[in-house]
Amino acid sequence: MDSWRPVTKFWVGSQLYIATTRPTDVEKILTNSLNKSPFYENFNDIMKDTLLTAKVSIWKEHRKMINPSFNSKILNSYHDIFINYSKEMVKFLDDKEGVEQTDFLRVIWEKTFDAALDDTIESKRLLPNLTKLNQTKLITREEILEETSFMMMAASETAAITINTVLTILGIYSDIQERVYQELVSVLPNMENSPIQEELNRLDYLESVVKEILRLVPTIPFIMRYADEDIKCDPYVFPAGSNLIVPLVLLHRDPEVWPDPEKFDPDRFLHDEVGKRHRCSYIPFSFGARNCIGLKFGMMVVKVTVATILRNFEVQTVETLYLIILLRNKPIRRPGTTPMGCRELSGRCGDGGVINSQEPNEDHSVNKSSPASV
Ligand code: HEM
Repeated sequence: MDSWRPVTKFWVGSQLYIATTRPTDVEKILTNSLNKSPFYENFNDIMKDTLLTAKVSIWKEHRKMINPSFNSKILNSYHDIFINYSKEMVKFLDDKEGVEQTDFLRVIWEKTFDAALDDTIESKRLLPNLTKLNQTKLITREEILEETSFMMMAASETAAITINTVLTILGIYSDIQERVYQELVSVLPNMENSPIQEELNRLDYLESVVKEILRLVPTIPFIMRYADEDIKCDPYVFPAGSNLIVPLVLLHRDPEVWPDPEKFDPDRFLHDEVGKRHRCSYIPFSFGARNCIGLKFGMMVVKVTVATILRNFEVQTVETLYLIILLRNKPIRRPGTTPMGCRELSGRCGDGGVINSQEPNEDHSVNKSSPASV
């Protein structure tokens, strides 16, 4: 962080790239530039013309038709699906004999993918809206298939990675996990239950924990746009034709906005401080018309799953926050890098042979001198 430079430019061949972490620039970019950078063409083989990558003209039509699939009523019906899958996950962990290391990411990803797949197959939500679009000839059958597969991937992969990161970090900071647990016990006295919507809304501390983790380790580390026209960001002009990068990992750790930025401190999201920050200083789901369509859905899935698991188990890990930050900052995560273990909570006061965890630093800052020992 010593060499903090809010605006940086570089060239790759004839392409100009500009990265900025000034919230005012970020707001201008994400409000004015809806076109994605040619960088996204790298994904064309798997998701050409899906919401994430499509050119503005196609994106507008698709987004208009898909938006209603994410209204509150439909969101509530997704809720039930994820309660069931969270319970299955608890059962899966329950059936394991004793305590052992588990590749949480794989398990969670499989469950969230199953949930997304079931939903898509039985869908009374996404497909009908796309089919309507097909009747008006605004979308082909192939595009429907592509959009649906992408949505399943976007929903399951981002949620799984986020849930895994939340559980891993709480596995390091047992005192914060305990605070989450105490909140869960008060909101959900019966451990058999998963939170319904009204209870989810009362899990304020859990929400702050998830938000703080998405600040420190954003699941999508950067966003890119293409400048169709000059964008004035005083004292600079980002010229038409340039590729604009918003590096969320750096934006979320700007020391001017986030004192002691590498410290894990969920209380940052509890206080009035939130209202004092620029609205683009924290954007794990992006911002503007082309933000994440699954924002509410994603938060719901993460909260339901983490709440259900932590109401039943205590999680521990041998990872360190430093290593997590280091690995997640890379756009592609190394698979199987999160050794986790859990212990059923009926024996919460026993020492139960869990895998060793690092002692958390008292101040919850990144301890660079203690690498993970697996
Ligand atoms: C915690 C989980 C999630 C995070 C952190 C997240 C984050 C993001 C971000 C940062 C973007 C903007 C990407 C860009 O502009 O390059 C995005 C876009 C998108 N996300 Fe998510 N997402 C999450 C969950 C979901 C879920 C659950 C769904 C679907 C149900 C979803 C569907 C999409 C779609 C379709 C786009 C493209 C939107 C557009 O361009 O109109 N995401 N997401």
